[in-house]
Amino acid sequence: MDAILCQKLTKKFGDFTALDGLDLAVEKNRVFGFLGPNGAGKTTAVRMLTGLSQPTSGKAYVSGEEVTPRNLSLRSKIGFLPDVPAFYSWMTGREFMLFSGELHKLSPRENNLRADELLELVDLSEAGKRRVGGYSRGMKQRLGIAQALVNKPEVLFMDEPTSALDPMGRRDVLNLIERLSGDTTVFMSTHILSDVERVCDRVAIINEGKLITSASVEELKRKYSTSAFEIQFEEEPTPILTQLLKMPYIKTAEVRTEGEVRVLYVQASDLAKAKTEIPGVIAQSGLTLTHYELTTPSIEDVFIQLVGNGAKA
Ligand SMILES: Nc1ncnc2c1ncn2[C@@H]1O[C@H](COP(=O)(O)OP(=O)(O)OP(=O)(O)O)[C@@H](O)[C@H]1O
Repeated sequence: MDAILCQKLTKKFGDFTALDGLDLAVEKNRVFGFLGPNGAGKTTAVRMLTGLSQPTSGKAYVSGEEVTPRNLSLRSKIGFLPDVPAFYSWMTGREFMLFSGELHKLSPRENNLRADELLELVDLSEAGKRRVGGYSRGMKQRLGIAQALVNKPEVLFMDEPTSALDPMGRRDVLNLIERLSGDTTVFMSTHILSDVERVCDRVAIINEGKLITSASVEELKRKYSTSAFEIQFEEEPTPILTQLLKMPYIKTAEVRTEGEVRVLYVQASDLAKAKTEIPGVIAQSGLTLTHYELTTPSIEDVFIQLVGNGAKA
């Protein structure tokens, strides 16, 4: 059974379709990235999947439960970290955990154990004694994750879990998400491509409310992105362009200015041929080579190709 299943899930606001017939299946215990630029419909989808908003049409199932705002057994199976989690700043982190456990009707003994266990998991055991009002954004986000895990959810939804964090805060949250994978299904919406590359097994890309593709990160990279050569010379690289563009397997060759440096970017459809033949062309050109690198494709290449440069968040 899939952890999450969406069938033609649609949300309209008046005449505007924010999510348009989303079909999606998410396997159990994976970290699934829901990727799209600003306004793509990510929050709209997450709100419906967590029962916070009603679909205009279509259906969704999470852990086998049909998603409806009134389905209480759905509530017991999911955890949710909203994009801007709200806390009572006068409570200590531990008090906030206990309060969340009470809402889920944990017994006092169970609640205390769970609070300590989760505060340790998110590295807030010591800070848990202090008031949330004094926490950094990263600490609040980790507390938000601990809170979302209080009921041992089968599926944890996170809406943009790292977008407001500094690099250290992001690293800590991503490490935490990695630790959860295997035991919990994690569905995270994000527009940060490197986060997807770092922690997600599979990814769905949406744009303007429509699903563009859903596949494993590796599959997407294989299918949509090509490796590129980055080449630099002591001299102006333009003379070599014509030579390169004559080769049938060269897809693009262009010179970009990066600060003081002129870099030649070459994309090839036949990587093996390009690897053996480009060095020959360089040697014949008489230019002085200073840098030659084969860059590996990234999810960013895929995203830009599928969603377009303009939509890059
Ligand atoms: N309550 C609402 N009424 C009208 N339009 C809405 C409402 N909520 C969202 N929208 C619109 O639906 C579209 C999708 O919004 P949504 O918040 O789901 O995008 P998102 O992918 O989460 O973007 P972001 O990364 O900016 O949060 C946007 O154009 C937004 O303006």
